[in-house]
Amino acid sequence: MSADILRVTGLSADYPRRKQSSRKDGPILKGIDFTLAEGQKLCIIGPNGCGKTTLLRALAGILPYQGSILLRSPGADGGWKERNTLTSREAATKIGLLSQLSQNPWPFTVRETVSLGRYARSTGLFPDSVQKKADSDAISGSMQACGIASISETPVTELSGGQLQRVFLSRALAQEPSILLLDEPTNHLDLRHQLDLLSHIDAWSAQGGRAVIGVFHDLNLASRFADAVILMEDGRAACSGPAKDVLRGEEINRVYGMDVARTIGELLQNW
Ligand SMILES: Nc1ncnc2c1ncn2[C@@H]1O[C@H](COP(=O)(O)OP(=O)(O)OP(=O)(O)O)[C@@H](O)[C@H]1O
Repeated sequence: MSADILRVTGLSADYPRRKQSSRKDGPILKGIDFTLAEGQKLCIIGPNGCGKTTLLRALAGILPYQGSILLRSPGADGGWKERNTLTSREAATKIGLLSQLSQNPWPFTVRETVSLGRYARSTGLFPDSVQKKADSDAISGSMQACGIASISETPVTELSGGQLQRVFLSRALAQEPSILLLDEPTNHLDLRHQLDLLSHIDAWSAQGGRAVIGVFHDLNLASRFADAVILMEDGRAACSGPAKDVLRGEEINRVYGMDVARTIGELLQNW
């Protein structure tokens, strides 16, 4: 059994500017508990608006939270640190986030954009000028792994959605976090690149001291990606456990309001 690297207890979170009238049913996240072990790939699934992205944002430190997010931190404070006590640099060495694709207004090249992932580990404002070997190795390695080495000098404003998604994944990997948060990482990717990305994440997470949490809408990809699943409903975990148990269980049919396995089977039969 692998050691835990993340322990989440009673996690609740909300958007500070959410209208008071929308808050009558409580915060968006309503007391989530889970642990993440080294090497684990945990998938978050659930219908639109159930709070998947909000959960990733709370873990990434973009949202204030109640409850506890403990990150393994060997040698310090008994080996665990509360997420909101870390400096942003410390946090960035522990957690990397690939968010849903957003426009990047800055016409940096692909390599410069990936280099930004090294910010927390460097001493300069923009690491290109002060890159050490560890930085350039991490940048080149992650660009290679994401299949973007050949476009390293292209401005990111000239890329397709799928290319840009791979650049942002490469930036998150160059950061070398112990926990990688992926928000619908296969969006914009063609089938070949979807499978390449999942294989790459498999290899990345198997390298000791690392784990991944991914949000997926495509339940086929979720089952390819995950060894554990949390099924969310209205800000809570409706159920969680080994991927096969949750994806093939009864609760998923209730939450999605359909026979999920039969629907996927019927869709595949159309091939
Ligand atoms: N910036 C925001 N301010 C206020 N409310 C928000 C904000 N972002 C999301 N919400 C609300 O939080 C709830 C959960 O949204 P979230 O994006 O976490 O859901 P999700 O499960 O990721 O949805 P989807 O599957 O559609 O991506 C929704 O009711 C949404 O309206």
